[in-house]
Amino acid sequence: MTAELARQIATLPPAPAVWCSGLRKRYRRRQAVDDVSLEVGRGEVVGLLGPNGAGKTTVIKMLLGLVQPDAGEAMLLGRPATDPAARAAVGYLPELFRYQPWLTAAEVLALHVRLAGAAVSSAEQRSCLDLVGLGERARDRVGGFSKGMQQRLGLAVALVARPALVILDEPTSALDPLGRADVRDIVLSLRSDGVAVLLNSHLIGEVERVCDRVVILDHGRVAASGTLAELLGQRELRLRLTSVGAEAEARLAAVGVVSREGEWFTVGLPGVDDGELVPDLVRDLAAVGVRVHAVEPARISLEERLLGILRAGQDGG
Ligand SMILES: Nc1ncnc2c1ncn2[C@@H]1O[C@H](COP(=O)(O)OP(=O)(O)OP(=O)(O)O)[C@@H](O)[C@H]1O
Repeated sequence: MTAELARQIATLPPAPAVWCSGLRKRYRRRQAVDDVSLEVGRGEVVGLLGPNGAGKTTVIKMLLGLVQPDAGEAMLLGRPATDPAARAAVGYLPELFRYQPWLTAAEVLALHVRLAGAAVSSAEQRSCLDLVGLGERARDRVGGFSKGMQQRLGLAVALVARPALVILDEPTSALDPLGRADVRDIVLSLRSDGVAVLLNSHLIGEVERVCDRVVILDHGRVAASGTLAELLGQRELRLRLTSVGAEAEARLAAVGVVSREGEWFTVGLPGVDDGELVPDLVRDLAAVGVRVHAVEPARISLEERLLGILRAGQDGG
């Protein structure tokens, strides 16, 4: 390789964390996955949604080389999904998890570090158990763990070897609300550390809170995909206001398109919001004498959108 070529390659953007094209899998007469293509960028959090039996877990297993596709290709972090070097940089929490009941939580983690061939100090392993809320239970045998505690351990196993990509198959199915909030925080901190996450979850609110993009599967096919803004449309703000004069109307119009129904004003929000837009608007409205009775975000929820897409699919087929 010439020095120039090496330099050019070094400046290329890194390959996506997940790339797959035309994945298909048939089990006897059932087409479980039918021509699925998707991508997860580096540091991106992508949610995989869809009804029971839509093919989500089968797609995940094909990405991880655990199920052989009938057709299609899959790459993880720029390498074929079947390449052990690619798998070594991927953390995976399976939908059905079971860990050796005779080992302690710390021993399970140490075992997985050895299997991954990673150099992770025991202090780091301990802090990984702390992260998932098992710090106090590190020396307890897994056989005595509740299902939720085993799922937390599974998350620690997925994270311990500092993966560049984490694939979580229903990571909160056994967790209480606090545990679900913990997982949300963990996913958000992974994203801020530049770790890509593919998240399969039936908890739509969870997906809506943490995911940059969503892929909706139905009957083994991609029924819709896109960013939340693309799938859900523009965000809006609904305000109940009285004593609205011309100045206030101009201030509202400076934010976006305004519509009005009685005391309720709906204002389209711009795509970029530094977090100051709403408080600034409320302050300015109050300053010109407007009485602000209510301010609420308005947008169709991901759940409504998902149901709409799935029902349209049923009508079509
Ligand atoms: N090992 C298998 N043998 C036979 N059929 C299978 C197998 N694994 C999956 N399937 C079938 O493939 C289809 C997709 O299953 P998959 O588990 O991928 O769906 P899913 O979207 O993950 O569902 P859920 O939300 O219920 O977990 C289903 O019809 C299922 O019965």
